[in-house]
Amino acid sequence: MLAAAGVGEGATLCCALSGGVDSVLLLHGLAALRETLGFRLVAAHVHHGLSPNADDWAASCAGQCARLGVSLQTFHVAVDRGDPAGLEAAARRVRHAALRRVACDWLVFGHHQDDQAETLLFRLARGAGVRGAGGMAAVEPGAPGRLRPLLGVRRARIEQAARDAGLVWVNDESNADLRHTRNALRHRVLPALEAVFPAAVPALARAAENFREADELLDALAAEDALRCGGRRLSREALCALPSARLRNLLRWRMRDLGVEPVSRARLIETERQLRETAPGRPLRLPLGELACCVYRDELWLERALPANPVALCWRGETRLGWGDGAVAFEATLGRGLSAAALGKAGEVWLAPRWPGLAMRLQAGRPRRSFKNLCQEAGVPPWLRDRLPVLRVDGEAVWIAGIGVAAGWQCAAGEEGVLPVWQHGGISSGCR
Ligand SMILES: Nc1ncnc2c1ncn2[C@@H]1O[C@H](COP(=O)(O)OP(=O)(O)OP(=O)(O)O)[C@@H](O)[C@H]1O
Repeated sequence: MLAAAGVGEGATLCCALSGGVDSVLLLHGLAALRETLGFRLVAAHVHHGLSPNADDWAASCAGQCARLGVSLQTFHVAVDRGDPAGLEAAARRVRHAALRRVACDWLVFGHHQDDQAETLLFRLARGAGVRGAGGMAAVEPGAPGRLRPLLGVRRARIEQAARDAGLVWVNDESNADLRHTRNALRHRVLPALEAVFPAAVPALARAAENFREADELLDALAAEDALRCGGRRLSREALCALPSARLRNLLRWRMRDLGVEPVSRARLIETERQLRETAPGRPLRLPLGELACCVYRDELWLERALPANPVALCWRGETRLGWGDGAVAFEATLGRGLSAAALGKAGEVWLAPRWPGLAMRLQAGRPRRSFKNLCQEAGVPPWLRDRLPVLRVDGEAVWIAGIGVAAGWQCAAGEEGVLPVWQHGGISSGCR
């Protein structure tokens, strides 16, 4: 399995070592394979400080590693006992954050088939979608990647193998605490299920694999649908021509692509309703958790939710001023941007959001255009207009991000200039 995952000569594997039977057997198995497969083996233990026995577990891990000649890194972490997600989830979060800090190519975990069955039941009971029902993967590429070589093995077989090999391990007394949801599933629900379906655990693990395969197909379908609808910016019309399930699948896929967990089914259904029912041509900005679903002139895209509107700042020649979730940089140029000489003669210079009556002439001899007209011409969607930085010199607009420099302020060829550049992370309006 390790070779099939691409674990090659010279790779560094880190065994995530809790000190329990699964990861102790895993450690010994990996230690036995390291020479044949040519990888380097290290181990990491996370000391949560939650159990009175936590020091003993850390000491046991240190002893095992010393005997096998494996270097062990121990992380002392603080778990917030009042975490709203619960103690188990809080411990898991800090544990994974600590393990991600290990310098290695692969983190190797001792999860087994019974863990997989519990994970599947746990997620289904909480209304998982196809992705969640896929449970844990044996191989998760990444930096570092994750491996679970024991995922196909029953817990009882692992315990038997560890006893046969004369290994020693620690027992986490919290595993017996039925107040923890996962333990209640392990000790109450699964045994009840196995009394009716003796092969429930391997069957649930197979179901997870089936879901995982279905999830891959859904991803492939979403990628095809994205192309069909125009690529990065989707055509709202083409998107709305898709059947509901495919439209929502595509939006979920896009959310994950932006590193955000998809919103609830109810939220997606509501987004879809508004997309379908709003008159074509009307700009839309629909909340989607940490993101917003934006539609402007039939183009649809997802972007980070906007922070509070920026406020006016006095500019005294700084090379950079913070602006909303980004900044405006003032670059020294030759022949581009605003005339440095004209700016030098100015009284008060402000970086400001739009103000009532704001208008600007872009070309000499042409009429002044209202801010709204300028934005429409430049394709700036309405919700971005309050955020566009405007350089205001003695009450007059001389530069608007994404629109340009006012006539009379433009730098002549070869003349020293100042070019303001709006650097803005999540906003993808194409405004500079
Ligand atoms: N304190 C720890 N330090 C290092 N590794 C750990 C620790 N606890 C658990 N692990 C690793 O995680 C595997 C699974 O452990 P366990 O079943 O207790 O965690 P889980 O909460 O179900 O899983 P996960 O943390 O992946 O959600 C272990 O076999 C081990 O490899």
